Amino acid sequence: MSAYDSDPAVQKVREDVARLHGELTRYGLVIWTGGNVSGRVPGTDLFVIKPSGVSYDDLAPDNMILCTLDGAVVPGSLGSERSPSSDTAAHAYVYRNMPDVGGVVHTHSTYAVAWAARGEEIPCVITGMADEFGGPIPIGPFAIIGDESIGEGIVKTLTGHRSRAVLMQNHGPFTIGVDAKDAVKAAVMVEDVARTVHIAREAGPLIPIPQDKIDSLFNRYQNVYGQSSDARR
Ligand SMILES: O=C(CO)[C@@H](O)[C@H](O)COP(=O)(O)O
Repeated sequence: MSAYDSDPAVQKVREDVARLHGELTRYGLVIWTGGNVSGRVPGTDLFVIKPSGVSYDDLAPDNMILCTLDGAVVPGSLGSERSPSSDTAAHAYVYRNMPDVGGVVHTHSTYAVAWAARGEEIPCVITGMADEFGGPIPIGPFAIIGDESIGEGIVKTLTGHRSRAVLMQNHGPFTIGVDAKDAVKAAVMVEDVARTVHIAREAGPLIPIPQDKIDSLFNRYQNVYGQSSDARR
C-alpha cells in the first residue's frame, strides 16, 4: 500500500479515469485495448493512467495506475503490480510541459487515423470545428511509441495552438483538456469532424470559413455556450 491510496483526490481521479475509458468504447473510438485516458491529480505531481493491454471491460478504479510526472509508477500503490500504458511517457511529458493540461487521451478512431495516415491536417470548414477547435486540427510528427517522442510531438504542435487535438502522423489522435473529461470530449469531437469533413470532401470542394468568423464562433463556444459552471470556463 501507498499513502496515496487513502487520498480522496487520487481516488476521485482513479474513478473518473476508469469511467471515462468507457466513453472511448461507447463512441466507437477504439478497438480491443487500443487507446488510453489519463488524468492529472490536481495540486500534485501525479497522474493516473490505464494499465497496458488490459480489456476495457476489466478496467476499474483500483487497477488504474498512479504515476509521477516523470512517468514512474508510484511504488506499492494500488494497481502498481501491472505495467502502465505504452503511452505513459508521452502523457507524462505533456503534463510536465503543459501545466494547464489536466487530461490526455489517445485513440485509434477510424477517420482521424485516416487523416493521420495521409499526414493531412483537417481544414476548418464546419462551424463545429470552429467552436471546438478554433481552426484546423493539426498534424504532429511521426513518433515512435514508448518513449517521450510522442509527448514531444504533442507539446511542440499544441503549445500556443487553439486545437485540443493533434493527429500524430501515421498513428492517430491525441487530445488534451482541462481535465480527463474535457480531453475525452475532444477525442469524441475530433472523430466526428474527421468523418464529416472526409465525407464532404468526397462529394465536392470544401468551402473554408473566414478566419474572423472562426474567431467569433470559437469565442462564443468557449465563453458563452453551456453553463458558467462548466469546467473549461
Ligand atoms: O497505439 C498505442 C501506442 O501508442 C496505444 O493506443 C496502444 O494501442 C494501447 O496501449 P496501452 O495503453 O494499452 O499500453
